[in-house]
Amino acid sequence: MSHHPTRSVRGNSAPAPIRLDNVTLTYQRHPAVHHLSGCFEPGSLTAVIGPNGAGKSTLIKALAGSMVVGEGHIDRGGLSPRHYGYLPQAAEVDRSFPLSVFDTVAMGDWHRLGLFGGMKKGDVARVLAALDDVGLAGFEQRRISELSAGQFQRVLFARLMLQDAPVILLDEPFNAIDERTTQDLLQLIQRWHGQGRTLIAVLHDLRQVRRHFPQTLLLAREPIAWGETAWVIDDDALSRANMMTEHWQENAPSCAALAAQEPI
Ligand SMILES: Nc1ncnc2c1ncn2[C@@H]1O[C@H](COP(=O)(O)OP(=O)(O)OP(=O)(O)O)[C@@H](O)[C@H]1O
Repeated sequence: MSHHPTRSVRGNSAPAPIRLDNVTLTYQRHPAVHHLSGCFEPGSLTAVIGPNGAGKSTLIKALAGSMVVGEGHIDRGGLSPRHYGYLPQAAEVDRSFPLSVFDTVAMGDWHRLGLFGGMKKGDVARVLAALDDVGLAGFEQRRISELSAGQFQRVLFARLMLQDAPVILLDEPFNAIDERTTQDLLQLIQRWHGQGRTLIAVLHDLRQVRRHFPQTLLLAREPIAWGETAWVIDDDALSRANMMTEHWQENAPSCAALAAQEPI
């Protein structure tokens, strides 16, 4: 049996909600995300916001499957983590590798091509079309180490297009990115949303969130609010979120440790 994903789950819309049931995520037993329950509807477009250290990246990593869920459960709506497209924070991406723009984008499709599979004419055309879509036609042979931050982010978005995932996770995609690139990539996000994909993005610019993201999860280690953006982003919720992280306990015990101490 082939381990390659089938077309039915690769492209297009997400089949079912992503459900989080009392999810707690810890580093060395210290919780970074605490008791998070809720659901990302298929085809929804959600911003994850909150103060520094609120656990936003940690949540995205857990959804992407690159972090173990300590307590609680994530139901990925019938998909496995490899069907999730994941764009980590720029600081976590190593681009000192001597890779070309073309190869970097083509790597988005490695599940289908296989690591040593040859590319057919149609595969090459898909890479070129994705590069054209992100405004980088003609950049195919450039080394990724030679690109500006904005150009490199466009390359990573083109790679996500090749991956054709029904769920896309973006961790601060516009951090240190110029305005023109941000606007172009926001348009791509809208297009992916229109195609029925589920999108979850960590963002800091609240104006951007209000304009482009219908749903918002406000996180401060614990969920403060999750729902329609206009309802979530209000002054009261934001100041509660700030207070939560001001009272941050770096050495707070994990839930399991607390439960073990409680008398029955
Ligand atoms: N690899 C790690 N090992 C130990 N602790 C970590 C690790 N990564 C993050 N943390 C801690 O977990 C908490 C949540 O971090 P996380 O990066 O998820 O927050 P964030 O909301 O994405 O913050 P920011 O907006 O600053 O990027 C922080 O207290 C952080 O110090």
